[in-house]
Amino acid sequence: ACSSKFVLSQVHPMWQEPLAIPGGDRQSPIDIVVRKSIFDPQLRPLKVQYDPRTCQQIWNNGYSFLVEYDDTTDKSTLKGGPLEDQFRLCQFHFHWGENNAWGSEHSIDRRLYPAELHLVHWNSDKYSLFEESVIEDNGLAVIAVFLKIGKRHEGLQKLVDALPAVRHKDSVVEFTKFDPACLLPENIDDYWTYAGSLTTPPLTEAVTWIVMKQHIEVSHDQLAVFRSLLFTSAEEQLQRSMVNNFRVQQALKGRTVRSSFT
Ligand SMILES: Oc1ccc(S)c(O)c1
Ligand SMILES: [Zn+2]
Repeated sequence: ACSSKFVLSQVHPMWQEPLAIPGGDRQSPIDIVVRKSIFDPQLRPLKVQYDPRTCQQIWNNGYSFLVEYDDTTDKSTLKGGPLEDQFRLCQFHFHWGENNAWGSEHSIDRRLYPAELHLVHWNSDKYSLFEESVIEDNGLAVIAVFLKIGKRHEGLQKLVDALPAVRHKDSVVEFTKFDPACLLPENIDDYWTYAGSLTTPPLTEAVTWIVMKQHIEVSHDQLAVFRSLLFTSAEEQLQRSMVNNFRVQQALKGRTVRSSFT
């Protein structure tokens, strides 16, 4: 698993920004202004190869719930697109709101979605562990997919049914044979890409973001189960609903957002 060993050095309450942010000139998330993005014909199609047998567990880490994959071999990989190297899938998680009006971290021309999926991969050509890659500027590649309220997502339901078992922070449940490719939109050739950061601590500027143009649909009831999770552990007196676990948007600071499509 790529993040259970990854102890956050300074755990700040998620939504109170830490004082010192590493570098600070390529932070995430951002608003993507479509008319200012630059078409790059050299961007290649993404090559996604996920093996459902590498799926291991779901962990409520107090920020989101992570579906964690065995990243000790190159069985579930991402390459192509803007990437020079091969990246290994280590986990995916989501960010969502308390209602359907907001919840995503990125926005497209200021349009927010009710939730956003992040598929997190680390550069296994250059580094040997997730923990090493998370502090390097070419260490991570994250595919972001927007969620829209609509028809029920059949593939997501197996995950939704497992969530009550990880209601509290620090709970873990075995979760196997889940193919994350079912959460990708049909078209993964149209995306925006830019250099950014993690949106949760340690906020390191290690991420090549790949933001899908096409969203996926989930039902209102499926997203409602996300909101039944808690930020707090079972022992805590005051239980707090896990909602609005998105970071405030950050300044572009002169960065270019490229598009793979015109
Ligand atoms: O490893 C990661 C953790 C959290 C987030 S938001 C990432 O994009 C990567
Ligand atoms: Zn995220």
